[in-house]
Parts: sequence; structure tokens; C-alpha cells
Amino acid sequence: YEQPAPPKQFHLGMFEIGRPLGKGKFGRVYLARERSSGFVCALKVLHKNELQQGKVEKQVRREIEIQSNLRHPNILQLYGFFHDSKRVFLILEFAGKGELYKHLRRENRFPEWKAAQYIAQMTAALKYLHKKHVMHRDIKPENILVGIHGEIKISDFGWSVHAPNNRRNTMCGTLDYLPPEMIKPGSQDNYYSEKVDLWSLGVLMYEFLVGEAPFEDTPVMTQRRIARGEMTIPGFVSPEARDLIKRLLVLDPEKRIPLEQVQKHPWIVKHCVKGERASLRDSKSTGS
Ligand SMILES: Cc1nn(C)cc1-c1nc2c(-c3cnn(Cc4ccccc4)c3)c(Cl)cnc2[nH]1
Repeated sequence: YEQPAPPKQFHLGMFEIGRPLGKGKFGRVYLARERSSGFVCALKVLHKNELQQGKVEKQVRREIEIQSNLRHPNILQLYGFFHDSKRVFLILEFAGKGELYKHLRRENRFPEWKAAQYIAQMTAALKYLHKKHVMHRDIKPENILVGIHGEIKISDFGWSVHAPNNRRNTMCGTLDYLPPEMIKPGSQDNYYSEKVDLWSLGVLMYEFLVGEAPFEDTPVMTQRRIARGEMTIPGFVSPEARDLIKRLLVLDPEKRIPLEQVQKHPWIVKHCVKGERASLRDSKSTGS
């Protein structure tokens, strides 16, 4: 049964508002249901005066413009938006299992098979984004949600841009995910290359497997360790996972492993290619 495409014009009266789902630096998200269709979604409410004070209106416009043109199973869908005199409302896909970072904190760190599934899905989403010349530039557990089937969904495109982009952006929030080229002055040109997301993918993979970010330290020390690529990978991380982390966390953006190669990396293939596991089972049973 095909859901009827929702009408283009939205307004608040069309929705029943449910429980609060969470809050971010700007605004809150509520569970919501579109009355006529019963369609369940997440409604992000942003207050215009807060956006003006935070000087982030342009960022929100960009988030809306970019995210409403994206369709991918691992990217949280933006169905539409509307506003009234005081607020902007984003109608977002509801992710049934909530924020990934809460799962990571609760489990401390993910088993390798789960981390590999998540990294494979992130890689597919980034390949899709980069093909559209969109860089997310703020990949971190706080910006990832989990769908009802355990699939991950990148959200919060507030920092994403269409490459190339020569607008300066002051970064806020954690430094942990910043690549060296965004720390070292003067390397402005590859400030906006898609390679930025490859570095963040490496930091994300490390944090999934270890439970903390590779360069986590005081703000000054974090920047220094990132600029020098100083990190240690604990002994419990498998050699294949260690190899992929090292191929992503490369100081020179041009030398980072490309997304196509990530998808073929032994660590990803071992945990994510169904045929691989089946064939391994077959080879064991038939001794072939
Ligand atoms: C929480 C939670 N528990 N369960 C079982 C599901 C969810 C859930 N949360 C979401 C959420 C959701 C909630 N908070 N946030 C963080 C946030 C809030 C405001 C501005 C910026 C960022 C996202 C969304 Cl968008 C979309 N879908 C969601 N689903």
C-alpha cells in the first residue's frame, strides 16, 4: 500500500504533537503524527530569535536546502518545512531507535561486527553525498540516529556544504572530529574537500571500537595530537580494523583511503558481505 505523497503546504494544525524526543543546541524535536494520513514523523522546532542570536539562519537554510534533496536509507529524510511568526518547523523522518551516541555510551564500545556494519552504512551514505558534491563535515556519533531495523541515519546537515565552498565557517562543539587540514592554518584549499569526511569516518570508527575518540584530550592537546596524527590503538582492536583506521587517519588528505576502497577493505568484507560469511560457512562444512 503506497503512502499518499504528503501535500506540499504544511502547517502546525496538520500535526498531533507527541512526546519530546530530544533537544539540540538550537531547538527541540517532538514525535508527531500528520492527522490526515497518520504518518509518524519527527518535528524539529527552531525559534527564529534563537537562530538570529546564534547567527545560524543561513546554516538552517542550507540544512533545509541540502537535506530536502537527499534520498538515501542511511540519511535522515527531510520531508518538508514550514514556519510561523516565531518558529521554523522541520518535518523529519522518525528514527525508531534514537540517537546513536546514547547506544554507544550505554554499550561503552561496539563489537567489531556491529562497528563494521555501521561504518559500511556510513561509507555508502558518504559515497552518495560526495557524488552530489555534498560534504557533511560534522560526522560524529551525536549526528547519527538509528532506525527501527538498526540501520544508521546521518542527520543534522547544519554544517554540510556544496563543494567547493569559500565561506569561512567558525566551528563549534567538539574538536575531536576535526581533520588536521582544518586545524593547521594556511591549508585553506583542502578545507572544503570531501577528504574531510574520510578523516571523520576514521575518528568515528575508532570511537565505535574503543569507546573514546583517538585524540581526546584537553582542547590544546587535542589540536596538537590531531595536527601530528598522534594516537594509539589499543591491543584489543583486530589487525584488520587497525589497518583501516590507519588508512583513514592519514594527515595528508590526498593519501586517505578512498570510499570505494573502504567498501572492499578486508575488515568490512569480513563482517558485511553476506556471501562472504555464507561461503565461509560452506567452505567449513564441505571442507572445500
Ligand atoms: C530519542 C529517541 N528515542 N527513540 C526510541 C527514538 C528517538 C528519536 N529521536 C529522534 C530525533 C532527535 C531527537 N533529538 N535529536 C537531537 C536534536 C534535537 C534538536 C536539534 C538538534 C538535534 C534528534 C530525530 Cl531528529 C528523528 N528521529 C528520532 N527518534
